[in-house]
Formats: sequence, structure tokens, C-alpha cells
Amino acid sequence: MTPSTNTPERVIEIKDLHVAFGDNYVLRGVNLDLFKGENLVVLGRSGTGKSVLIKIIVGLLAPDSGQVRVLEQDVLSLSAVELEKLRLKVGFSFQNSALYDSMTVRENLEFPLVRNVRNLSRAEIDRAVEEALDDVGLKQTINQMPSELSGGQRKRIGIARTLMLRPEIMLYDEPTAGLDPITCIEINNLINEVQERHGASSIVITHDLTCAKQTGDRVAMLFDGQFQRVGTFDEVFSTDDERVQQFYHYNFTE
Ligand SMILES: Nc1ncnc2c1ncn2[C@@H]1O[C@H](COP(=O)(O)OP(=O)(O)OP(=O)(O)O)[C@@H](O)[C@H]1O
Repeated sequence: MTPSTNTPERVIEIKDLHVAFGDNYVLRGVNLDLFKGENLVVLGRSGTGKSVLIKIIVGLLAPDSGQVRVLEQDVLSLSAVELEKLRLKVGFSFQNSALYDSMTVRENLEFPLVRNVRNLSRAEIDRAVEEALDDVGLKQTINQMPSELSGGQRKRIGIARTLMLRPEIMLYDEPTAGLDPITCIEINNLINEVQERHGASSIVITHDLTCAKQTGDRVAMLFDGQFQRVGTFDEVFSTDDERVQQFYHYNFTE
């Protein structure tokens, strides 16, 4: 039998995940799929467990129970070496960009390549750096130091650095936090370009509903330890549920 072409491929599958820290029950039966090529936005108030979830996906934290499959591998049973290999396919864009302040933009971008890919020629490294800078529209910053860049530029260079290893999955942790509305839109556009140009599958953690609306093919809202609402932006917010409405009004009316 030929497999159905209608079933989208899952690049992340999470089933019945439970995590508690003492009597703080953070995740209480989380189920979530990330489909190949989609942008999935994860929304939730502070402290609901979004970062905990990301750490579990990349194997930095072990849950109390549940299943986590990433790119068809069972994360919870991988050895340290296998986890390291898997992490090369999962790009993580940190909230604070995490650039090395003492390195130029070029050196920051080269770093993941030189560290993880052997036997690259100087010309190959240069080409990869130029392509990554082109992807984020910042070729002119190649010799600048991070301190000379704006917050939005730093964010974009951080994303470019994550793209150097051409990850299959991108995890964005609050990509628009602390940026002005115009720069936010630029970052949202960049997230969509990464999806289109590289076919990356992404999880975008954010509190910013404009970002959610512009980037999310689907939105998943975490509260009380579970994804209580999952769907398109409009589907998630077309409810009388007060907790969901509060989130909406906080973003759009204050
Ligand atoms: N290593 C840890 N030890 C103890 N408690 C932890 C640990 N990591 C996270 N927590 C707790 O788990 C809960 C969820 O934290 P998490 O950082 O995932 O929240 P979040 O949804 O990412 O919040 P924010 O939007 O503010 O970043 C919090 O109550 C936090 O204090």
C-alpha cells in the first residue's frame, strides 16, 4: 500500500509530558506536534513552562514522564553523543541573541561552522557567512562588533548565526521581546523568510500576539500545564474563555 500523501510529516511529537519541580506542577500532560515546514507559535503567560518545554525538546532537561520524538528520534533515550548530533539539526535562537561581544559579526557567524563542521576551506566559510548575512539583509555589518549594532540587528545576526548550520528545526525564544513595533515586523518577516527559503519547521515562543498572527501557521496556548487551545490564530481566539480573552485584550487594547 502506498502511504497516504495527506498525512503531514511530524518533526516533533510530544505525548503526555509531565514535569514538576517539587510541588510546582509545571507541565501536566502536554501533547504537541510540530509538522514539517510549519511555524508553530507557543503562547502562554510567564511561568507556564514554555522554556521548560524547549529545554526538554533539546534534551537539556528530563521530564518526569512522557514521550518526546524529534526528527524521528526518541530524545529521552539518546546518549550524550547522539543528543549532540541531534542538536546540530535544531537551531535555537536565544532571547538575548547570545552573540560573543569580543568577536566581529563575521567571527560570530563563523564560530558554529568552525566548531562543528570539519575540513571547510576558507572560501567555503566566507561563502556561508555571506549567504547567512544576505538571508538577514545585513551584509554591511560583516566587520562590525555586536556593540555597534541595534537590538534588532543583533537579533537578526543571532538568527543568521543559528542558520549557519542549516537546521531542520528552528526554536525562537521571544524573538521580538524588547524591540520597537517596526523592528518587530522585520523580525516576523525574517521568521517567515526562514520558513520559505530554508523549509525550516519552527517553534516560536512569544507573548507578542502581532508576532503570533504574522508568523504562526498554528498557535498553541499553554495554560494550567497543558495546551488548552491549538489551531489557527483566529480559531484559538474565537472563544469566550476568559483566560484566552484576557491574553488577547492585554496585547491589543493596552
Ligand atoms: N530548574 C528549575 N528548577 C526549579 N524550578 C524551575 C526550573 N526551571 C523552571 N522552573 C519553574 O518552572 C516554571 C516554568 O518556567 P519557564 O521558565 O518554563 O516559564 P516560561 O513560560 O518560559 O516563562 P517566561 O515567559 O517568563 O519566560 C516556573 O515556575 C519556574 O520557576
